[in-house]
Amino acid sequence: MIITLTGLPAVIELTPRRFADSRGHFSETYNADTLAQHGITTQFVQDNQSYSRDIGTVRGLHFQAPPSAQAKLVRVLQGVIWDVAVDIRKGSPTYGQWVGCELSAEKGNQLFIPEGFLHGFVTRTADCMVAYKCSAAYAPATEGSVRFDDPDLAIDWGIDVQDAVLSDKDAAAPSFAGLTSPFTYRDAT
Ligand SMILES: Cc1cn([C@H]2C[C@H](O)[C@@H](COP(=O)(O)OP(=O)(O)O[C@H]3O[C@@H](C)C(=O)[C@@H](O)[C@H]3O)O2)c(=O)[nH]c1=O
Repeated sequence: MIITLTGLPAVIELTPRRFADSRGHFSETYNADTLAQHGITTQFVQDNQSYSRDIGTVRGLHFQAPPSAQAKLVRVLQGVIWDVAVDIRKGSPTYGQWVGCELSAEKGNQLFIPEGFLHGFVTRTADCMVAYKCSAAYAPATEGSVRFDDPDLAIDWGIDVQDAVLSDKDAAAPSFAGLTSPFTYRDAT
């Protein structure tokens, strides 16, 4: 397992070891003990998978509020994405800052995103399959979102944002300035 720190200390890139042989390769995509050795003791309770047909599809930026706040462990089964996390923990020294990480099926790398962060991604290839573990179950009443191309966040999505393929919900997401974050820095880490 290779651990790579990102620009936000709590967001971690993990690349599981791959064992290659004449058939292909093998890797452990999740091992609780291995993650715990690297300080990630999150218990995951739900696995999600999404398929996005078009390149330039954006899903996000999303969160669930406590008591259904979710940490996520994201990876790509097919294709390439730019995965983004935004710190929304009130009082955090990095509040409002974002980090992006390219995740691909080829590399098999993963991004760990703790509670207290917005999460979203854009597909960099067509026919993208993304899988992620969540530490709390889906609870639609607690869902919140922020507009992915909010000017205050100034996230570099690597696309012309006018051309992004969005759900109706994400197209109508509110601004970052209007967000009353349900997270505080001490709660999340
Ligand atoms: C997220 C989710 C959605 N759904 C349903 C609701 C809806 O009818 C359909 C599609 O939901 P959404 O449009 O919210 O899917 P999507 O836009 O892919 O939402 C996801 O985006 C990424 C970035 C995340 O981080 C996830 O936590 C989640 O918010 O699936 C579930 O049944 N369970 C779930 O856990």
